[in-house]
Amino acid sequence: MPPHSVPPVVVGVDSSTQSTKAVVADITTGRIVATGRATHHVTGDAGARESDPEQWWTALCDAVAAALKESGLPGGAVRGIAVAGQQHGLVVLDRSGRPLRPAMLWNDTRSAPQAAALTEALGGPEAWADRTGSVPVAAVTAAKWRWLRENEPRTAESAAAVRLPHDFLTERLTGTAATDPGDASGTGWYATRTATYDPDVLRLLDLPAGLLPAVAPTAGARVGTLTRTAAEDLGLPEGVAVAAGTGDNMAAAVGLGLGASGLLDHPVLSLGTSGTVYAATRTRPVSPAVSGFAAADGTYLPLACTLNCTIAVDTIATLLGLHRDDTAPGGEAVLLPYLDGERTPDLPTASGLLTGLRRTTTPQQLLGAAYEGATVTVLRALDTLLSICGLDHTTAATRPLRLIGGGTRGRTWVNTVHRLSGRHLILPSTEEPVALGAAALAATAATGEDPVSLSTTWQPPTFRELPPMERDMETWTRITSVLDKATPTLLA
Ligand SMILES: Nc1ncnc2c1ncn2[C@@H]1O[C@H](COP(=O)(O)OP(=O)(O)O)[C@@H](O)[C@H]1O
Ligand SMILES: O=C(CO)[C@@H](O)[C@H](O)COP(=O)(O)O
Repeated sequence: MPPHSVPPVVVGVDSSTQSTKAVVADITTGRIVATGRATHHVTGDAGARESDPEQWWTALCDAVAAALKESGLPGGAVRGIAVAGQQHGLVVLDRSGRPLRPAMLWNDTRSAPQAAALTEALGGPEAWADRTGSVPVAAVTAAKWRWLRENEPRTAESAAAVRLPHDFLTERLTGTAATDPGDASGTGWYATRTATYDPDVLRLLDLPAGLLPAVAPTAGARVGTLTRTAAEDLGLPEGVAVAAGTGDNMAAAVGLGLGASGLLDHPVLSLGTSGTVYAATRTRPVSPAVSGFAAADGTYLPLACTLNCTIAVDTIATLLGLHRDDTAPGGEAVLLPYLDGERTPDLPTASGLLTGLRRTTTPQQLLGAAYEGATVTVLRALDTLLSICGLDHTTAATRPLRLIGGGTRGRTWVNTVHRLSGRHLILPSTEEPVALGAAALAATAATGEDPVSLSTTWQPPTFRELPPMERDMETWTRITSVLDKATPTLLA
């Protein structure tokens, strides 16, 4: 193909907990031309969850190479690249940019005592929410840094750089240390009130600001171009524009066009390793009950996240020897699948809880009860989030809920969310909203266009819609009342 007829494309990367996905998208229409995928590993037990950042880099290179190969396009067609990554992970590097230890991930709960101590040290939950937008929980990077300082002081002392997962990968691409406000707002040391690193928090953490990357003004800002080494590793030309990138949830919001005025306050539920609910707002969220994150584009992304979603339910299916869709509604059985502790509600040392068993209870009902327990947990967080955003239930109920993430491939997930929310559900046609959002950020870095307007014009058609239905309040009440009664035990 002669060079002038090669359509310009961008590459968007989603480096999330279990795998890396890359899309090659047409820079003008946002049409996904090809996708590539590579897995990476999470290790650890007893609250530990770690991954090797070098594996993320290898997976990124493999996923991009696979997507390019599928596209049939030469590397020279690529104009920009951006990475969206799992939030909160703590990456500590030596002077040459090599990881000093595996990254501690967002779902590593060993840092729960450090989170509680930090919350107290700076005036309690309200003070933290007012300052940084969020209250430290085990997930937050600040708690992980403090854990490292207390448990592996020599590693913390020798750290030459501290990064989030997506910053680490962006730096591998460009050689430049940069992050964005969205992912930075999940660290605990970035204040949404001032849109800067918070010097008081850094002092409290004994974390020198010089170890941190510069914060780009937006996730679509061009922070550099591909270095020669990165270009060789990826099979792309040197000089391709690289955007700051962002956290995976912020990128999905871009991919779904959420910052556009017509979609402000429209909620999203993501069914992945984590269950997340969020909505794009123009008002800075200040409530201890949600994570008041910054979005990719200067708006905000109040969010709540559960630790036990698709993997927890798949684990119960495996225990029962059932296929994940061989289920029935739980009946009297209630199963709270808090296998890895829980983040929302904040029960970091909780374990799974099963009650309401009868002689007649079937394995299919038990699996159905696990779906219901995970779904009610995340939907309850959604109700809280919407009321904090000033959307009473009546107004909120009229807004459709966008459902994304790997779980949407399973009919039981979709049916359970529909039955227990009663909401009008929209399943976007793109299977990769995070990578598509990253591609819009890449296009911004390459062209200077606004990523949200861009992704709004790129919008893929709706894949499937389910109309509102009567909410299954009987199941809802049974599960929430078990959760409320069990909370003191689950806290212990
Ligand atoms: N056909 C399916 N039915 C139900 N769940 C599925 C299906 N395919 C994948 N999943 C779920 O999707 C999850 C991965 O979702 P994904 O959003 O990619 O996760 P993450 O972003 O956390 O890496 C897996 O844990 C798996 O349980
Ligand atoms: O911690 C959060 C949000 O605050 C998680 O949503 C992570 O960002 C991981 O996402 P997935 O890998 O589950 O998509």
